[in-house]
Amino acid sequence: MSPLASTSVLPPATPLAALPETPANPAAVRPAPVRSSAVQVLRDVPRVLSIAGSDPSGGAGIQADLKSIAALGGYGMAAITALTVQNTQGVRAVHVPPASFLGQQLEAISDDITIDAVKIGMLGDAAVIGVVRDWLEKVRPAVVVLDPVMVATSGDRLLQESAEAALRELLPLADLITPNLAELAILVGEPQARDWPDALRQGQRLSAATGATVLVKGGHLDGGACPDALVNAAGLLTREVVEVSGDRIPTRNSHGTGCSLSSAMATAQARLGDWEAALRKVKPWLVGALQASDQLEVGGGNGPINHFHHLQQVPAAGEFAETLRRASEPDLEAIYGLDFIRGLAAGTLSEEQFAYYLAQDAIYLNGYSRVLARASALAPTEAAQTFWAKSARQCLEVESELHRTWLSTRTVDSALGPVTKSYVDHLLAASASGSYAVLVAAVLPCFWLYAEVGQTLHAEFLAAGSPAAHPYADWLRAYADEDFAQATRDAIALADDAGRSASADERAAMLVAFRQSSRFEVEFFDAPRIHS
Ligand SMILES: Nc1ncnc2c1ncn2[C@@H]1O[C@H](COP(=O)(O)OP(=O)(O)O)[C@@H](O)[C@H]1O
Ligand SMILES: Cc1ncc(COP(=O)(O)O)c(N)n1
Repeated sequence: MSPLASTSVLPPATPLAALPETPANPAAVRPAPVRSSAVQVLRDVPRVLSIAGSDPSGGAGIQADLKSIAALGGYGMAAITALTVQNTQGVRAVHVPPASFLGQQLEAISDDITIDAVKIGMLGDAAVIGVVRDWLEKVRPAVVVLDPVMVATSGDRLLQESAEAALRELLPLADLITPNLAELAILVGEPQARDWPDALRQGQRLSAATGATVLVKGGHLDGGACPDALVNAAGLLTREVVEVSGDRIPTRNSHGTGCSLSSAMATAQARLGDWEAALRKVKPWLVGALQASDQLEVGGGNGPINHFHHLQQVPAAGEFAETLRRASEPDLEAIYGLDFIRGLAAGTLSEEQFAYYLAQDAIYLNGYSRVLARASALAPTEAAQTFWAKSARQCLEVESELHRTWLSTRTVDSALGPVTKSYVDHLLAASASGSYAVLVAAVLPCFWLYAEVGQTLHAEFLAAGSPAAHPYADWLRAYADEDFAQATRDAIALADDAGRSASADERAAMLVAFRQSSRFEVEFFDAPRIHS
């Protein structure tokens, strides 16, 4: 914690009577009003108050603010201005409780708690704005961020039109104003900016008229870029326009981005004491939250962003393995439905198909053994290293056993089949990725699905009274082997460990590699039908 030697205590702000209602009355001609803030003391965990509306679906409003404040390291508080009935698809109703009750909430908080920053969002009507204004003039937290919420992403109004003038009068009490392009246009009384330079010009007008810094947001621009810029006409920043560029994330999940940005900025400013530093901290966080928003799967409209994407969510022991098991369920089902497997179980499979399968299995095992040896080389512990090395060796032993017994007595085409090649190539790619975790996920289905199928078929064989004449009885017994079942349990546990120590991105890559191998298991069992 260190004090910030910047702002002094100034007399209360002169209200800006009215920003232009029409372009004929340009905002820029008005002098910036005198503004004041409490002396700012930087805090590691700033106490940040959100004065905003409630979004019960959790993506915008108070709910987004509290998440954003916590995500940026602040202590969040909330005084609710309005209740909305909304979800990711739109706003169904708005209820604004008596403004005096909001006044009591604000007073109760500021009577007791030092507020390091305040973020103001949805205000609803002019009476609420009046209460917030009176309170701000009395209490003046050191950082005041005003998000002039007027219309939701869905197009629904969140501020009565008659309250726009009152909102304009509140603007000079803010240190930072964060309008989107539509709100910016309304506030300067112009049509919506057509391009970014036009938006920045409007931001400069609003800053000159209010004395506040304006955060011009590129969220509603066309094209692949999504810049944001801080604009201050009074020389408060290093340059009049400080732009932070960014790419547009291709997602529909933009519900509450404005709320999240403004409350995150309030928090970061209370910690850092510098708007540019705050935006440079907040913007990458917001981009990450947009990128990770698909993980949440909330609602069928414009979903929320993932505020806590940066926190490492370590799965509990066994949890990641369970995720993998569920991911392979459809493939396991598909395997049981294959003609090859049905024929193998019943003993009706043609000798030709079985021979093809064995020959491809021998080729596969040779490649698989090399990949397991690579897993051993990358393994993080000696136990894991030993396990994979032992498995690599066993594969070679099984391969030579296949040649010595099953294949030596048959005439088989031993050319590399297309599915075998694709499967081994996929494993080699996983081993070339350099990630032990991804490699272990890629090799796991060959243990796991094989063991499951082997055990099920063996159980069916036993249930049928172990018919002596079954042509594939030896094969069925081999894959129900207890050593193989134990090795499979060990491999699952090692993949689970690797998943728990991996980053979220690496875990996602593990799942992709595992799913791909799992699909190849299906294709491998189906290949004899197509290619023999
Ligand atoms: N698709 C996107 N990709 C990257 N950033 C985005 C995207 N959509 C919005 N943002 C960012 O979210 C923040 C809110 O912007 P905007 O959508 O313009 O405001 P509002 O939510 O108030 O309409 C800005 O920082 C903007 O750059
Ligand atoms: C209670 C409340 N406050 C604000 C918004 C604006 O959200 P957005 O940032 O998506 O425009 C909202 N939809 N609901």
